[in-house]
Amino acid sequence: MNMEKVSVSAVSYTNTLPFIYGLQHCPVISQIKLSLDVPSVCAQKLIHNEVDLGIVPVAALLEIPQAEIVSEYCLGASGAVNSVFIFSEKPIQEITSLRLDTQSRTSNGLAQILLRNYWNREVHIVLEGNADAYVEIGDRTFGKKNAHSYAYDLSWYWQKMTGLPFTFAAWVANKPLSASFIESFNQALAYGLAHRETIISQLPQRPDFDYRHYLMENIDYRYDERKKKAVSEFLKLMKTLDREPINP
Ligand SMILES: C=C(O[C@@H]1C=C(C(=O)O)C=C[C@H]1O)C(=O)O
Repeated sequence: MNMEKVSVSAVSYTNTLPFIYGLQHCPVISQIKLSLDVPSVCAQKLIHNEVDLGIVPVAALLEIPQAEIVSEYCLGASGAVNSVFIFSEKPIQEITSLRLDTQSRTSNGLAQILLRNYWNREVHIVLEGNADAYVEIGDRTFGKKNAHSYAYDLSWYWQKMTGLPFTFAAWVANKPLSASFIESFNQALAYGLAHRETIISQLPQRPDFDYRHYLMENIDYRYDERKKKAVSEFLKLMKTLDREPINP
């Protein structure tokens, strides 16, 4: 049978390796066409219908027509995530400007939400150039925590503010997909998560970053009721920001 493949955009960071491993080692691989993209591009591809399914920054959910979360797995954190920061040489109470990360959607929004609602600060937001502090996500942050005077782990502060875990990205389809495909897809994701130790053993050793702790503890992959609540609280707060965080 010659069936159209489902095109899938997945995040190109280490945190998504377990999902990619699962997809590549399970039968569903024959039904998909996989591309790896930075999160802001995953969002653009889903919004513009260039793919059918993707792990998408939750901040982009409102812009995707017919968005449907199709998995019980996500990229989340219960407390510190250790790869989403505001880095600064000044304490957050003294910054007057913040540069966003063009690879991010969710964390750019989260940073602005925390500044306003947790730190009670109104700061100038820039997309490029100099600023007192900057948002950075993904592998580029690994080992940088001690290179700056201040490093604010954003999901840790979100938990302090709301008591909730956080969901950075979820598996979203922009059109109805068959129930049997969704089942096979989720089985593959579960397979990958169950093989995290294999993935970790293939990663390089580095003195300044603990991959095991990151993939086993920091990233919390379950998309459960509390993470769903986090998404609805987050989207509510996103709507109160007076500007779109970023649209690359
Ligand atoms: C925890 C992370 O979550 C990411 C952050 C995202 C965002 O800010 O839009 C989107 C997807 C995730 O890859 C990370 O990549 O460090």
